[in-house]
Amino acid sequence: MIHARGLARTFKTRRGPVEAVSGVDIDVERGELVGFLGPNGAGKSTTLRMLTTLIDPTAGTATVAGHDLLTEPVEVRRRIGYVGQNGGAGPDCPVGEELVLQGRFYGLTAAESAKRAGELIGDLDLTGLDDRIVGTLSGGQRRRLDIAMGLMHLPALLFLDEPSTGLDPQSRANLWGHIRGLHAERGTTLFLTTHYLDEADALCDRILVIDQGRIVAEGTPDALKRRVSGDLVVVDSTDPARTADLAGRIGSEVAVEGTVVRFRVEDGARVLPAVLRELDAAGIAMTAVEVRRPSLDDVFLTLTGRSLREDAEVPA
Ligand SMILES: Nc1ncnc2c1ncn2[C@@H]1O[C@H](COP(=O)(O)OP(=O)(O)OP(=O)(O)O)[C@@H](O)[C@H]1O
Repeated sequence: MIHARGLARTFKTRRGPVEAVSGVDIDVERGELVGFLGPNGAGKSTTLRMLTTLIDPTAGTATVAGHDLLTEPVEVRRRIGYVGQNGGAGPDCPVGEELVLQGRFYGLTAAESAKRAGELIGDLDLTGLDDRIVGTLSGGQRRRLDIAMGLMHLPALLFLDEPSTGLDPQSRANLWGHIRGLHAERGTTLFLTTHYLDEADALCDRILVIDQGRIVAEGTPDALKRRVSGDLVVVDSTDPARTADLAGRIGSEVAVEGTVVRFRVEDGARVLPAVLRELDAAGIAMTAVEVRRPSLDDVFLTLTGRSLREDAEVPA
């Protein structure tokens, strides 16, 4: 569905060239749900805008939905949907009318367009909102309308740029359900950008991690997490110094913060009983013990030396 080689974009600015994307290779097969994860400014939107023909690459080649990005942009556009960060719907138009107009724009007849709008209104939980003015919708309803707009012409491939940014936790969870549904029921290939680790983890079959214009890792969420060796054991105890000594004997990367000691072990669940026994035998009282599987944030930290959370605004 997407095959890009060495795709790059440099912007000319008054302060000199900005290399937003420095030559990325991307392969997405039909039916995949792929996440493009990276901090603010990593180059996600620029890559998406190139793949959707909105801006030209300064180097590289790509085929998208079976057509060459550079020589057949109209064919590409016909076969893809794109939901940008600001959505495509005008604020003053009624919801139903906006969808029908979008369908007409893509060459559907009035009857086809109305039928399709009706189906999508149902699928995306917008029932009863046909006559509502777009500007009065809630954030979650608006994002679902944006996605419906992107699907009016039945694209085989849908690009979503930061689909849940700005939504409250409940609307995000609801949106994820709809995205999963589109993928499972319609078989739409989805390529979405996000800087939310939980979103990439919860939704995507496969993740490409981009940092400073380069892809730094690729794999399933689980495979990426396995790249960070070992689980994190967190022990809150009455004697952090002696706990840290013990941690140093059985694990690595020991860190002490107040009464909390953190360390890594190969297999947390296996090691935990021994840790508890030894602490008990040493007369150290524990107030809390936790074993954490590596998160995607640990992966990002291992790969880049920086936490993704530093850059991302995670909604409460
Ligand atoms: N039109 C432009 N002119 C100059 N620089 C740009 C332009 N568009 C993007 N950039 C720069 O290119 C880099 C990548 O930006 P891009 O928007 O692709 O990142 P992103 O990963 O999508 O970030 P965000 O999560 O904030 O949307 C940034 O340094 C950005 O400032």
